[in-house]
Amino acid sequence: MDEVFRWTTVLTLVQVFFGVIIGLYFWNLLRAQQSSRVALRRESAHELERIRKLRAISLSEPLAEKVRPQSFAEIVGQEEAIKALRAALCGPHPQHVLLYGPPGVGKTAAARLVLEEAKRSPLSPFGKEAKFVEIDATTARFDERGIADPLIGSVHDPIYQGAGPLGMAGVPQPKPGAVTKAHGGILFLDEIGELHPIQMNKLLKVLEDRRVFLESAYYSPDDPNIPAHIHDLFQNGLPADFRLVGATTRPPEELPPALRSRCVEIFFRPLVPEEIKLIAANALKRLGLKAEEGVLEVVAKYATNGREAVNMVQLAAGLALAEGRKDIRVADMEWVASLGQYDPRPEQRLPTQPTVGLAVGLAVCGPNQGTILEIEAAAVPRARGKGRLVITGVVEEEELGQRGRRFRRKSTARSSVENVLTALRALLRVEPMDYDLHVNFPGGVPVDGPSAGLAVAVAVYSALTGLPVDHRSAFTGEVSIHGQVKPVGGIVPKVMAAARAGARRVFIPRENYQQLFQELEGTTVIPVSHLEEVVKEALVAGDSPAARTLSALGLGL
Ligand SMILES: Nc1ncnc2c1ncn2[C@@H]1O[C@H](COP(=O)(O)OP(=O)(O)OP(=O)(O)O)[C@@H](O)[C@H]1O
Repeated sequence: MDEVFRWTTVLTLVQVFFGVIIGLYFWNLLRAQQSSRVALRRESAHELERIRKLRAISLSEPLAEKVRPQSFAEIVGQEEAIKALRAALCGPHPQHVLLYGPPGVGKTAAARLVLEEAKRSPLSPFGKEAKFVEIDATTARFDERGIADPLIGSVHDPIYQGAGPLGMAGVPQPKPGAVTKAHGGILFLDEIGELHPIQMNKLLKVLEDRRVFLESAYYSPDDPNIPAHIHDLFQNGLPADFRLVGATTRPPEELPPALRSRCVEIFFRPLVPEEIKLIAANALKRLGLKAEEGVLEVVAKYATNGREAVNMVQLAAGLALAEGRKDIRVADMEWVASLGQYDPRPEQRLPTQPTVGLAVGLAVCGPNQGTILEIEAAAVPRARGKGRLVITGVVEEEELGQRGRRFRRKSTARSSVENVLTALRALLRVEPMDYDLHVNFPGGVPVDGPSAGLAVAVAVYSALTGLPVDHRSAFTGEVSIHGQVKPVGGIVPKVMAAARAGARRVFIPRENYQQLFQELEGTTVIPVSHLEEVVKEALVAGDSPAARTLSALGLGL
């Protein structure tokens, strides 16, 4: 009995002993957890206080925000592009859009306003909650393993740090990218031309599917540990039904055809000095500042786009305010121009008087950007058939970019001049090879040979006849060897460049004529089909022997 009692006591003591040990262990564990929780809470409270203090500090609204256009009406000079943007996005069936144009002319400003405009339309499918998600293609980096992709989305696999309770349970977690965040709204992808080709392909797939399918080696459709919503996301994809608005400063041919064919293409044009002045004047008004006479002219002389105009105004405003003034002086703006090392905008000027062998051609020098281009010709009589043809100033080879592919294009200017000579030979009944002919393209602009044909023809014709070319006329068109005037590309920016430079008449191929040219003030656009129609009009009449010969040929001026 005693024996049994003794054993029972020993066992009880052992149990109590282990009970105390285990109890102490758990108590310590709890205490450790408790104290780490208290430490975390203390740390978090400290951090929250720091964040609150940071939030309490706020500077005044940046000037750039203050002057940013708040409505379409405040975007200067882009009425046509905005009309197209509205048509593409504010109707019952919004489309994907690509915005082309030089930097700082209002592409981003217009894109930011278009969703609000669309929401006001009763026909629009964009709901009240539709989001405008903005991302820059140059920063939308992704890594090849797909761990992080801010544009398309990625899967957070359980092996990665910070995978949380789901990660600890071995569950892969799909993380939405910008395409999903923009679901039901607009995804604005700035600098879309810089997007990596792999991401571009993924984006095209999303546009097609209107959802994103993500993959993970850790996902199994049969895994019972994976929660239902994650099965759903892997099997049905993350929603990504949005409208894309991509903006780029690249020309259309540098964007993938597969993207272009899915989008409406809209062109923003470069701003003219009068528009730059208006943007600067509006910015000054918003800032509540006055400007001395001549200030806006300085801005228009140096700023080539809206952003530069606004930046110049901001700095001049800062200078004036720092000196306690509410007015901006010409000297302030000139100081800003010299500090920012702005170059004066090259002036597009027509020749000042009719000149023999000098014609004004037109070229495209950027997306939706036209320029005038002087073409010179000189002719010196030579022994019969002994003349030589010299062509100078032509950029012989041009490198064209094509996303990863670059190729060189031989200038076609030389063959264009030769075509023109053949056409003139038939028309003039003179032999150009009886003259030493020199055709020069000053300025080193890459000349798209065929479209310069009409201006070359006029310059050479003038040089051969000695009759000056009307200096207020500009010419564009390809000339066939039979003297027909064929259509060319970029007609609208070319005509606009001529009008801006002050041309009174612009001769263009008949097939290129558009109704909108009738609205130009002070410039008449004349559609022509044959070289004969042009030479009759383009040369200034005179009583020279050449003029008399032309009269005899029935080409009298
Ligand atoms: N046409 C314009 N009318 C009024 N303000 C303009 C215009 N263009 C530019 N601005 C001013 O310049 C700022 C920058 O323009 P925005 O960002 O729209 O240019 P962007 O064409 O998108 O250029 P980027 O390709 O460099 O982004 C605007 O916030 C606005 O203050």
